[in-house]
Amino acid sequence: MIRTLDDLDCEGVAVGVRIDINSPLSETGLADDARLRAHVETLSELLERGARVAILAHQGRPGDDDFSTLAAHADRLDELLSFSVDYCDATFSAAARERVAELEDGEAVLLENTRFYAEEYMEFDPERAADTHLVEGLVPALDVYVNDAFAAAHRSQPSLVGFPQRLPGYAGRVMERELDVLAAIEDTPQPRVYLLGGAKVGDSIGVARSVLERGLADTVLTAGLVGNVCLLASGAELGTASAEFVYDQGYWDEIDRAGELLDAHDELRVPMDVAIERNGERHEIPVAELPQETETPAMDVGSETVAAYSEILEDAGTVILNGPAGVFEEETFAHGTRELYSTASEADHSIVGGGDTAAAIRRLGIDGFSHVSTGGGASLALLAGDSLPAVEALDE
Ligand SMILES: Nc1ncnc2c1ncn2[C@@H]1O[C@H](COP(=O)(O)OP(=O)(O)OP(=O)(O)O)[C@@H](O)[C@H]1O
Ligand SMILES: O=C(O)[C@H](O)COP(=O)(O)O
Repeated sequence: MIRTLDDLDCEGVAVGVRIDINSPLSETGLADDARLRAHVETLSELLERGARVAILAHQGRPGDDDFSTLAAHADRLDELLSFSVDYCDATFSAAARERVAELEDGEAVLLENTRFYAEEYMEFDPERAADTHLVEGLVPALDVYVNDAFAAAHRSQPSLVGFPQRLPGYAGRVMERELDVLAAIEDTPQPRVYLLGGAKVGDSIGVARSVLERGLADTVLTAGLVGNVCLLASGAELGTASAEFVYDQGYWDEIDRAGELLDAHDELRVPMDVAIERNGERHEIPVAELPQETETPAMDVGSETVAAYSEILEDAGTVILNGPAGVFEEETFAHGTRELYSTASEADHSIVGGGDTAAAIRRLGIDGFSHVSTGGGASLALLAGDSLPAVEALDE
């Protein structure tokens, strides 16, 4: 059983809250604050109820351009919440413990990027994670631990799985809601249609396999790069540029995996036409008519595919979307994503997973979905039937 904030007596309690505010950055700071907004509910509730809140989070991966301090995140949280959120440039040192000890009831501090500390970027089993410097260092300053970082719950890192070994653990409101929706897919109305696009081919083929083998999906529609790989697996000649792109990304193993799935499951569909760039313009071609030599890869699904997929989406009881249908960042190739997502948003029950997917619907101004997940890898793992280490660690 996983305890939630309903089970927590907050008044005067020092709460360590793990959130996921890993966000795209711009030169001036945060390029998107959607993930910060998602945690406002949990943080506000804790503060309103008189907790003293130490917030833990990561940003980027060591060596990447977006591996940065959390100073800008603290400023933005301070603006978003009607409570003060301070920033502390330490994570688990004496300075961090002192800053947490100074908190008054109803005050919060965002501690520094947990991944500035090497052990946090490693995966441990929970018992071992509980012995890491981060957890050892902070536990004396905290009374309880709340995990609201659903989007990072597929990682078995110390700040996600170690604390609940040493402190009473609770799920925050984001975590609770995500699990309520995504772990209960099998109870949603049928026909259940999955639209899998985007560029995470291995993960998406894994989801397709899992939902088809478990009988969860009535239809799996493929689009984006995932669709291109499935087309190649079906024996289609996609043209040299698309094939090279797929091979350059290292997805050749996925072609075999997709081929096995296509052989075994008629419910798995591939695009009938695609859009490529020709003389700077969008050009749609039926897959069967694609020339062998192409200069640009397939960047979107074509109108024939949109029409056929839309009919299936219109009849769906539940639609689960992960990954855009094309390179939606370029207006010329946003057509498939815009059309298919708009149709999907009208289903009785519609669930969107994936960071880029959520960005796509915001950018294209499509709303009306039943649930937009904060998670990318975490929602894919859950949809594929895998358990999430950080969730297991909260389970008593
Ligand atoms: N045909 C295509 N060829 C190349 N890239 C494509 C194609 N279709 C979509 N994409 C790219 O896929 C990317 C998004 O895919 P991804 O699988 O990462 O989505 P996501 O799961 O929502 O993201 P996140 O990793 O943030 O959770 C976009 O940047 C888009 O341009
Ligand atoms: O953005 C995400 O998917 C999560 O914050 C996890 O980040 P990671 O993939 O760098 O572990």
